Order: sequence, then C-alpha cells, then structure tokens
Amino acid sequence: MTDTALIVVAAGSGARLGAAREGKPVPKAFAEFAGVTLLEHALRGIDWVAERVVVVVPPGFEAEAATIAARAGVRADVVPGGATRADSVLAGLAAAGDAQHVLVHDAARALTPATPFDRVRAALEAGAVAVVPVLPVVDTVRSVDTVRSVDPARSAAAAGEEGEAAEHVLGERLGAVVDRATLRAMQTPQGFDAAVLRRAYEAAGAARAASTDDAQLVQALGEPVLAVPGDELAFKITTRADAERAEALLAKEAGMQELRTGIGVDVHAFGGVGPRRLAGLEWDEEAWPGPGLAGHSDGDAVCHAIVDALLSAAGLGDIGGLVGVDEPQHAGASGEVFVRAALEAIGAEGWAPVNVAVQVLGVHPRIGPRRAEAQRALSAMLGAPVSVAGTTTDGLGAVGRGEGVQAIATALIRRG
Ligand SMILES: Nc1ccn([C@@H]2O[C@H](COP(=O)(O)OP(=O)(O)OP(=O)(O)O)[C@@H](O)[C@H]2O)c(=O)n1
Ligand SMILES: C[C@](O)(CO)[C@H](O)COP(=O)(O)O
Repeated sequence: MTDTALIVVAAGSGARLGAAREGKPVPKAFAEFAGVTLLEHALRGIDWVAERVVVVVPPGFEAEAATIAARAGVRADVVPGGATRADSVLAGLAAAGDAQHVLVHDAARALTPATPFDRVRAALEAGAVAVVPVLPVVDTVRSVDTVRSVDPARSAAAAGEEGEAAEHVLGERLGAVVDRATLRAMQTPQGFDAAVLRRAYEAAGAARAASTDDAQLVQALGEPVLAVPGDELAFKITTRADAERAEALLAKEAGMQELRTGIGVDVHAFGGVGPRRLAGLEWDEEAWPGPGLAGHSDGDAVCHAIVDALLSAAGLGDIGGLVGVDEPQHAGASGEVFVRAALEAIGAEGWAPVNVAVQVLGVHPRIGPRRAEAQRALSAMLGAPVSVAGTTTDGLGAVGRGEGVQAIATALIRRG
C-alpha cells in the first residue's frame, strides 16, 4: 500500500453559516451538529484513509482540535491555517511529510461516506496524478449579464453632484443556456501525487488565493485531472439550509441505525510451510523465529477471527460455512480473501462494519512494534477502524508455550 497523507482543511470562518457558541461567533468546524462538532463528524471513521492525517484549523483552535481528533479516534497533526483555503492547504502540505499521495478534504463536507475516499485512493494507486470526485449538475444553468442603467436623478443623489450621470445596477439578464451535460460540481477528497500538488502550489504562488480548489492549480500545470463519481452525502455544509439538511440526516441516522456485535475466535499451530502471515502483514525471521502458521489457507488467525466476528454479528454463521474448510481455490489464500468474502456476505444483508477490536494471544510475533501497521492494513481491508492488541498469556496454555497463535475479535456492525 502506498504512503498517503490526508489533509483535512477546517480553518474557514464559516461566515455564510454564521454559527455561534455561547453567544459568540465560532468557526464552522467547531460549531455543533446534533451535539457533536462539525470537525468530529468529519474525522469519525476516517482513520483508515491515510497513514498520516493533518488537520488545519484557525489559529488558536489547535488544542481543541487535537482533543476532538483523539475523541474521533484519529491520530492527527494539527496545524494553524491561513486566510484563504489555499493558504490552509499549503500549511497542511508543509506538515504532510514525504507521503507519495496527498488527499485534501474539506471538514465542511463532514458527512462524506467512505466510497469517495476509496475511489480517489484506488485511482491514485492505479497511477492517476490527480483525482476529483464530482457530481452532475441537476439544475438548468445559464450565464448572466449585469444590466446597468443611467438614471440622472439617482445618479445625482448617489454622486452628490447635481446632474452628474452614474451607472447603477438594475439586475441580471439571463444569457445563454450552458449545456449541463458537460458540467460537473467538484467535491472533496481531491487526491494527488504529492510532488505534483506541491509543484502546483509553487507555480501558483500568491495567485493560489484565487483558486477555489486544488485540482484547478494542478490543471494549470497541464496535468490531467481524473473525475470519479462523488456522493450526494459529501455536500458542503455552507449555509443554514445545508446545516438543517445535515442535522436532519444525523437525526435520521441516530434513529434508524440498527447495531449488532459479534465475536470470533481462531487458533493456528506453528508448523506451516508458507510465509509467516498474521494480522494482514508478513513477518520476518527476527520477529517470528521458526515456521509460519499451519492451515489450509495462510493461517492468518487474526483475519479469520475477524471474519467470524463479522459473520457472528450478522447472524450468518462462521468462516467454514462461508468459504468451506478445504476448498482447493483457498489453498494458501491470504486472510484478506476471507475478510472480503465476509464483507460481501454481510453487505448483501445491508450490514457494514463500524469497528473491530482484536486481541492476539501468543509468544511471537510481538504485536506492539507493528501495531500501527497492522491496524492500518486491517482498517484499509475493512473500510472501518480496527484496533489490535497482544498478550503472551504469561506462558500459560498451548499458545503460552509457543505452540501457536490465537486471536479473539469483536465486531460492531450497523445497518440502515
Ligand atoms: N481560510 C480557510 C478557508 C476555508 N477553509 C476550509 O475549506 C473548506 C471549504 O470552505 P468553506 O466551507 O466554503 O469555507 P468557510 O471559509 O469556512 O465558509 P465561508 O466562506 O462561508 O466563510 C472548509 O472545510 C473550510 O474550513 C480553510 O481551511 N481555511
Ligand atoms: C474545494 C471545494 O469544496 C470544491 O467544491 C470548494 O471549491 C471550496 O470552495 P469555497 O469557496 O471554499 O466554498
């Protein structure tokens, strides 16, 4: 998986929304929607998207943003933004490290589901240098001309000098219809090859202030920008009406969501002939002396426990019922194959994972040193946060004696 940084820009004032907290104006990202700040809504469940997350906020709001990010379960660097969105993106880029890909996302698009993130990441992985989620335009669109008029009396009053003519604006006159089939509305997250995005910002210099999104700066370099389907739920909360729509959606979600938990356990003995695989990672001799895990597949007990937890939550049996125990096509198969099959099975019934927690029991490999990596790999696999913990069982039992590895997983899934 390529190294990706996600920049969440949240440093706008939100003048068009005009939110207040305790009677004082508050930047939009810190205004509450259904009792939770816009920034927290934007960050919830986003951890899997990138290896590094940078949140850009109005100067003075860094500490509050760090608390919000922690509550949302996202490990983020928080930096102060600038006067324009482009300035804020630039501040985020400076903190994004040397990731190969960068995704820039508006906190104001706080209800964006996982799909656009997934599509943008997939397009970058496939080699695109710039990717933007877009929606078709649904209204009839026309250009307009400004209609001006010279009214001597009003001109005189306006100019304070009798008889002097001055133009004043009467209104707008409709011009030509623009073919909406050729138009698209731009959303975020917008994804880029990091070097190209940095080059675009350098080339734009101070002129970046006039840009309303990042893709147009990249396009100005002559680089191709790929469009992928956006999502209606990724709308930007800009006005009061948008805020009401967001509140209504959140209320509906709170009222309608069905939640279920499930549990899964798997054990594999050491003694396999294939690679040493566990928790979606390959392990080397140093971290894991001796043979890999025995089994018909690759023996990844963590993935298998997750599969059982997902299936148990949805009431769909267990891994044996899903993929069999000795199907020839699954000889040596990686754990990801079974996780995907489980996601498909629960998805067919309308379920999606909310989060998964796994405990690994065994003498080796030690989970701690590669916990972050394992969590990222599994979270990307599931499209939901996965946490991984490890214990040695103090030498007790078969796994404590170093005979194999056991994993216990719990899953929370939602529907509706
Ligand atoms: N100086 C700025 C301006 C905007 N943004 C971010 O860019 C995204 C899109 O901007 P929008 O929501 O339209 O911005 P605001 O500037 O907050 O709103 P308004 O124009 O109504 O003041 C938002 O997540 C906003 O926080 C930013 O990080 N820094
Ligand atoms: C980046 C953006 O969300 C794409 O639609 C939009 O351009 C932000 O613009 P704004 O002027 O900050 O509202």
